[in-house]
Amino acid sequence: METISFEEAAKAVNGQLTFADKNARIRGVSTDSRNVQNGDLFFAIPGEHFNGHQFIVQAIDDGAIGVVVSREHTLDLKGRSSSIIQVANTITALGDLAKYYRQKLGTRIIGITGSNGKTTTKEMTYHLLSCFSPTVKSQKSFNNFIGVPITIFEIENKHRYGVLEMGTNAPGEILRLSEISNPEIAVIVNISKTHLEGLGSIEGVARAKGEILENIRTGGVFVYNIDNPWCITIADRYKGKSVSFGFNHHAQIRCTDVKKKNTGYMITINGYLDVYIPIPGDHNINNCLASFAICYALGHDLRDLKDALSSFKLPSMRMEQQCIGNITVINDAYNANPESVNAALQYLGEINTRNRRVFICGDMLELGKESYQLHREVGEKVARLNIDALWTVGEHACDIARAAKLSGMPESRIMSFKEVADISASEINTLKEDDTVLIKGSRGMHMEKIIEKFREFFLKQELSHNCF
Ligand SMILES: CC(=O)N[C@H]1[C@@H](OP(=O)(O)OP(=O)(O)OC[C@H]2O[C@@H](n3ccc(=O)[nH]c3=O)[C@H](O)[C@@H]2O)O[C@H](CO)[C@@H](O)[C@@H]1O[C@H](C)C(=O)N[C@@H](C)C(=O)N[C@H](CCC(=O)N[C@@H](CCC[C@@H](N)C(=O)O)C(=O)O)C(=O)O
Ligand SMILES: Nc1ncnc2c1ncn2[C@@H]1O[C@H](COP(=O)(O)OP(=O)(O)OP(=O)(O)O)[C@@H](O)[C@H]1O
Ligand SMILES: C[C@@H](N)C(=O)N[C@H](C)C(=O)O
Repeated sequence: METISFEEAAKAVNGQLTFADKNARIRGVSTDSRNVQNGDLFFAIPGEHFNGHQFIVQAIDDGAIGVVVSREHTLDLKGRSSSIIQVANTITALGDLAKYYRQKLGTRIIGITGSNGKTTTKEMTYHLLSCFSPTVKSQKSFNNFIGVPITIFEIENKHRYGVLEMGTNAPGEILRLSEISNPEIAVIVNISKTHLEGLGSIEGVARAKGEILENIRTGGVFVYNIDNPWCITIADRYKGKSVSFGFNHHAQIRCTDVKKKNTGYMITINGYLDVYIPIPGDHNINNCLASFAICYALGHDLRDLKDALSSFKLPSMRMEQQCIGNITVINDAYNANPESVNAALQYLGEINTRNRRVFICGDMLELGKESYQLHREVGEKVARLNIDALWTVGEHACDIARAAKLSGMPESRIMSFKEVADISASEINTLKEDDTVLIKGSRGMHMEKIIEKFREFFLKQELSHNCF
């Protein structure tokens, strides 16, 4: 972070400032006392498990030189000295300071939203842009009112690019995130039925994603998926410059050929550029096109990027393939919604495997009124594809099992569990040598815990074999 003064910060967040040291400058921002650095301004944030106000003293002891606190909080610094900025709402203040700080930077900001593939596209874009210039990216999937500001504070003037992920599960969130980050390139990777509980309907998802254009920089570029009808509707209304990507003939960044390779794909872009993507899943071609479209929108010659993705690795829990005992496990358990489950199922249905294809699926959360129907559709798809066994986990996923059975999948191939803990060794023992098992489910389902169970099971098996 470039240093800023306390006066600047207090003004930016509309806060009331009490000085400890008039000469001190803020050298970083933290919301977590567990990783405060010397010179940080600590924002006390209320959360799901704790309230950051409980950790103010710890933050000061660990190097924070100032704190941003809620006016409602009665402050007791237990004898410590610190500059204090009192505000109405600390999360709003965090965003306001990031907005102010962003405007001081010369960095070109890319804001990426969409229903699926934001993190992957962000990672790919970072991979490409860092070939040219110093670039900052959001950590993990830091994409909300806390994650986006934290990323912005990591940017310094030496960084030419900042690649920010923006997520939402309620109307108005992307609007605020785009206000804070004021992107020069605004990207919608795709629009599908996700977070319907807060966004209401697919129209609501489209409206929410479209909010990213409300605060695009003057002269900025909208990068969108031309294969997605909702993105086209948004692009049609947008009056500024745009760059489209996809398989559609009209795409400016168009995939003109795909060759499947053992470990990924060789794709051709615009008929002349052969790009190797060393990762599984057809959907990742889309994410790759999005990242190339971003580089094109920024004015780069795509020929310079030809080999850049050949060393790309997916973030964890996205199509993460591993051998455990005598089976292959694909961990795609970071999250789940109808579109990403479809993409994963498609992959499982087509994969080369020496034995069975097993799909283990947990609940798809936050789907609101459409949840029942959307889970049923997954079950129907499982029955249609070459899936040999289906395990479901959770009350909603049970509807996947029922629909698969009703659509003709033999009952003997289906098992349903209330929760991951209910999966025992006897069920794992039904897996056969060389089975390929794909694991998917919403974050709240923690489906990755099944992999631990697999590991324990095969380790025990190995130990017992060694005893004889
Ligand atoms: C608030 C926060 O940052 N929490 C992180 C923290 O959680 P923890 O369990 O410790 O407790 P609290 O959240 O209750 O803590 C409150 C504050 O107290 C601080 N604190 C706590 C303990 C302590 O000893 N000292 C402290 O100072 C604490 O730091 C808080 O400020 O730690 C967890 C483990 O590291 C984090 O997981 C947790 O992070 C939360 C989830 C978070 O929002 N983090 C952002 C940086 C972020 O961007 N996370 C993304 C995922 C975001 C997401 O889910 N996005 C949705 C769409 C957006 C929906 C939006 N409406 C929303 O609700 O977020 C999507 O679909 O993509 C990520 O982690 O990848
Ligand atoms: N373009 C895509 N279309 C459909 N599914 C996708 C696409 N890209 C990624 N996925 C699937 O979605 C899951 C999450 O991927 P990724 O983290 O890139 O998406 P995201 O939109 O960032 O998710 P989140 O909002 O939860 O951070 C992965 O399991 C992946 O297989
Ligand atoms: C984890 C969060 N980014 C997300 O995608 N949530 C949905 C509901 C999920 O986990 O499927």
